[in-house]
Amino acid sequence: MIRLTEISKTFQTKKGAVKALNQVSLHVKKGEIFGVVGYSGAGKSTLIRCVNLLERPTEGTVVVGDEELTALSPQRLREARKRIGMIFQGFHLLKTATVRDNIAIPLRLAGHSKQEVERRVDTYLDIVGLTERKDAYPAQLSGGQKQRVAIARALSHEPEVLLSDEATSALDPDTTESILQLLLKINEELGITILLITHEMAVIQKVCDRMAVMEDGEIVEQGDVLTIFTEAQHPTTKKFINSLFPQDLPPALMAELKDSGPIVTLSFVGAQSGDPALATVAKRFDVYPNILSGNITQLKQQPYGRLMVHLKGKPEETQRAIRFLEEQQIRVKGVEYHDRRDQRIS
Ligand SMILES: Nc1ncnc2c1ncn2[C@@H]1O[C@H](COP(=O)(O)OP(=O)(O)OP(=O)(O)O)[C@@H](O)[C@H]1O
Repeated sequence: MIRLTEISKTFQTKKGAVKALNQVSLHVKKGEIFGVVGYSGAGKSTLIRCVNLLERPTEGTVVVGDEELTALSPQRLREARKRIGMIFQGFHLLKTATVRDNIAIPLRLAGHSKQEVERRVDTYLDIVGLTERKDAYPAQLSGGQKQRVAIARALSHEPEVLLSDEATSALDPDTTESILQLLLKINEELGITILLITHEMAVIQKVCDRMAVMEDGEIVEQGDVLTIFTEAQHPTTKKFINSLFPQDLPPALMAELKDSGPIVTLSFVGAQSGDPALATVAKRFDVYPNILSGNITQLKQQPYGRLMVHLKGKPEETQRAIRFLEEQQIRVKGVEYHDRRDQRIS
């Protein structure tokens, strides 16, 4: 649905050239929610703005649907952009217009008839749950409600693709959750393909099918969310995932525990749970498992859990216990630690 091929973007500034994107290739399939995560300055905004050519890449091609946007005339590009909606962190609403007019004015400017404008305003305000606030002005709305108006406005042009540029970054956790649920509903019920960028791994975890990690203008890793969660390769990806599973144990305690057996992380997916398997380990082997930290989190498709466990016992017994856990389809990894700051899972 969206295919970026080897796009680069260089900004010329007074201080010289800034390469914001370097040979980035990305394919977002029809009907999926694809998330791009990265720290500030990684190039995420530039990347998403290249999809509808708000920024024109210096090199490379952008295809949306079956059209190569980078090859279109200005007139055809204007037409093609109607099929790409966009929402922003800052909402971008007209302050002096009501909720209704924020949606209706762009529709009128696009040449739709009065009845069609009415129909679309009603339909999309209903979808975002704001029918009751039709006559309110943006200043009378909460942040979450403003974002809902912006979403209704984007949807009212009946796009095939929705681009979300940090749409939940200015919102509190509960409001973020409700906007993410709305994005899921839009994706499922209207079949709209969504590409979102965020600096929060929790956003990716909750709604995305596939994801990419950006750093210094490049994609350093991409794949389906579950595979990235279980098999992250790049250090930056690991950092993002570890942010969801804090494991800040004092190094002195880690060192002490290691003397009496390995510290491992157990990852499990779906209905599996680490707990019954650990109870079996305690019964079947001469090993005492002690859960040091843990968290189960809901990915879009299924739950995913990670426990950090100390397996107290003799090496032969702990090795047998680890083999048993692996036979239960639980991924077992040793924990590497150096000092408090870069204590990381290997
Ligand atoms: N219009 C511009 N002119 C010059 N440099 C720019 C411009 N836009 C972005 N950059 C630079 O390109 C790099 C990538 O910026 P970009 O905003 O795409 O990153 P980001 O990952 O979205 O970060 P943030 O979340 O902080 O916006 C940065 O070094 C930034 O300073």
